[in-house]
Amino acid sequence: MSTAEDFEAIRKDLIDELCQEENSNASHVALPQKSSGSKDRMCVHLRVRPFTEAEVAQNESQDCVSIENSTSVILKQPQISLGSRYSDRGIGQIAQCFTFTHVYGPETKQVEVFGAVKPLIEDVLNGQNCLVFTYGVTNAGKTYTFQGPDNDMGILPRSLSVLFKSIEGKIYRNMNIKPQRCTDFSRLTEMQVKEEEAIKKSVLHLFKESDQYNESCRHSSLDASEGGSSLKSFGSLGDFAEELKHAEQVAVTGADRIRFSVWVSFCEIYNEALYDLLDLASYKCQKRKALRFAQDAKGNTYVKDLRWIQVSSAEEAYKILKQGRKQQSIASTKINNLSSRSHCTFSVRILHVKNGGLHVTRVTEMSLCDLAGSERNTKTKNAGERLKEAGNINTSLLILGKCINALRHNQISK
Ligand SMILES: Nc1ncnc2c1ncn2[C@@H]1O[C@H](COP(=O)(O)OP(=O)(O)OP(=O)(O)O)[C@@H](O)[C@H]1O
Repeated sequence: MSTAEDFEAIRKDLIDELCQEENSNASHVALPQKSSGSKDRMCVHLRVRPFTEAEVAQNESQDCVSIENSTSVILKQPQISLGSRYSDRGIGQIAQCFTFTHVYGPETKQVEVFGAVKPLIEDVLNGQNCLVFTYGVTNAGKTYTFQGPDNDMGILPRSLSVLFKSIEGKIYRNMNIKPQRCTDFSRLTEMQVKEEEAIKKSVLHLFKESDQYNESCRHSSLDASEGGSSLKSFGSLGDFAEELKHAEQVAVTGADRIRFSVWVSFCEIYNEALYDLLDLASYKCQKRKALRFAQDAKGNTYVKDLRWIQVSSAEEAYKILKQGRKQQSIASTKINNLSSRSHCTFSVRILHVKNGGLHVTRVTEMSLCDLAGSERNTKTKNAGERLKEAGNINTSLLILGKCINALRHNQISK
């Protein structure tokens, strides 16, 4: 895919297909409508974050957002806006009401927001695909909700802990079956299994190294410096171990006969290009290789050559997540203040295995995407430039592709 026309053609295909998916089922005429079951196929949750200390100090509150009830908010213009000044002169104030699946106020705890995601883990373990993505302007609180601070984790680490808690004792550890393309899998030779093991070991080893480095930084009181504080966020497993202790389980049907082979991938979209955050070559500071989209025989979109790593525990998945995030942050720092333009997707793909690995009954996927908000220099860019720079063309492709895959097997949540 190299030209804007290519992007347009594929985007159109995906939109057409998405519409067909919707129309092919009489009970799903439009996205927000109810599915044949009792659940919405697409849910949109709004979280209004509390003011930060700095915002409180600047007297930020202007009552622009008022939460009406658990499903709707009313938005008014900020007092300093042009529209608001007109309304002072009696021209009329614009206030708009928006309705959501659920609205979470500033006092909402991370665990409550996670409550909206937890049913999707049950779905993915019971044979459905799902996609969760955070969306909003820069500084809205997406990353906080998605990842969260170490001592108050967001939906992604919590999802990992509940998922693994639910399949405890039912994990298929052998790496001889690996997900391929979108919904396929391949059987690996002994040599290939060894390669997979080596890759996994290297990524986990890197985590160990950075963790040890982080500990030494902690002790040398580097935390106050920028480098120290950013390293600190890749800290030890301590908080996650605590999280795991309290993780709940979700119900998995037929789990006595099924084993779960779990694989993860982590990629980033920056400036229209897709990068593998688990690509070891990038860790060695080589120029990052951009990945491409591809389609399988059934027209499902997937990221070609994206690395999938088998994980046997929530701890391993979490370490890989942390290591990938480190890679993401280094890339962003290099290009200075553009961090908010990078979108990341952490995916968990699950092979449902029976008869000691002889049969794979299903391949399901849960994808969690943290989309970047509009960038800081919006005033100086026109909309076209911003879209291109934000990588939104690629993002829409990725999200649309994942939406279609999720819709085929049911669930999306936003
Ligand atoms: N629920 C919350 N409780 C307390 N602080 C929060 C909450 N949500 C966000 N914050 C704080 O608000 C600020 C912005 O949050 P965050 O970095 O998650 O925004 P973002 O939407 O990911 O921004 P960007 O698109 O620029 O990456 C941070 O200082 C974060 O700690």
